[in-house]
Amino acid sequence: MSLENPSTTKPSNLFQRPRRLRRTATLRRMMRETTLTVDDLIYPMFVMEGEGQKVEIASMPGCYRYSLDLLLKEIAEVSQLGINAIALFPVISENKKDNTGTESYNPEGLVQQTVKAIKQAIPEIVVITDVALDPFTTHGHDGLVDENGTILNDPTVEVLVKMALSQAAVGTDFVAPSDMMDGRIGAIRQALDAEGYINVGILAYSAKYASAYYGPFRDALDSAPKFGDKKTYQMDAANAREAIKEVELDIAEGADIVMVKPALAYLDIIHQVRQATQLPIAAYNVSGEYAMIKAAAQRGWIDEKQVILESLTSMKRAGADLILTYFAKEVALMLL
Ligand SMILES: NCc1[nH]cc(CCC(=O)O)c1CC(=O)O
Ligand SMILES: [Mg+2]
Repeated sequence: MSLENPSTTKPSNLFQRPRRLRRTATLRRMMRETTLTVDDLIYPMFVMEGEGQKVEIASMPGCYRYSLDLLLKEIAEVSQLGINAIALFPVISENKKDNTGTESYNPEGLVQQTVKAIKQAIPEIVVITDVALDPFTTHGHDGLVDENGTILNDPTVEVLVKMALSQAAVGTDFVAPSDMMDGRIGAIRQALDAEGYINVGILAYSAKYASAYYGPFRDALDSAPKFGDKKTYQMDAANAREAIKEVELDIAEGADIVMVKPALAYLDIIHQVRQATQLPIAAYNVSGEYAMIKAAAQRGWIDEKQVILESLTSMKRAGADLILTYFAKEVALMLL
């Protein structure tokens, strides 16, 4: 066999040549097993108090906290691009925070007012509201805390139920408990049904890990825990079987959609959850995953668009049906 003169190379008797199917762009499109479409995307957005405010989040370039007036404009644009759903997170001013997160179920609170306004202005967009106390508590934890610093489960669930009901009352489409207290899906489902909100869905953050990838999000909300960490309620990164257990419990309690979070470091979990349920699976491409791609792209170290598409495609391939991603708007533009 001569490398200098390939034409003299004797053909081998390879009957299977996978490269045949990769020869042209058309063939590659035909053979593609996984597709990413704008229908898969859920856009997380941050709302703040005030008017005329659009404040970039330092560790999430290209992501902003919007006051309601500008948020509505942005959502109208996002909807025009074909994005079906947004996940809403509030930035709560310090003077509204307390130890027990009472502002979270204020019928005239920031989230409640925002949902009302969105439903009036852009009724076709699916609104998903976060159910967790961390944006509302002075200590930054997702639950009530006792004098020893223990995060209390059942008393927290009672507050989460009030919060979910207050969101249902203003017309949210899905409540999305992101707190990881035990039993909150069942308690919320029962309360929603009892109050007649049978069509309000639950997107359960079922397998949510205690992850360092949430750092930029906590900057965005100014919600980093003031003491300790979230390891007594969010999951240990080392565990996979436990994720299936958490998913099974949430399904039994009434979840409509289950979530794995974060996404990129947990593709194996998405894949295993796919085998375990017929429900739709959402993957959360979290703030740290976003920040890493943005930072490398800003330095010219990676091809940003290709890396985004490759990352999100891997989540679909692993088994996710829906992806919460701060890249949603950019991706919608790419897929146009
Ligand atoms: N209930 C808190 C919450 N809801 C969504 C995120 C993270 C989202 C992201 O990093 O993009 C977090 C952070 C946390 O658990 O501390
Ligand atoms: Mg659970």
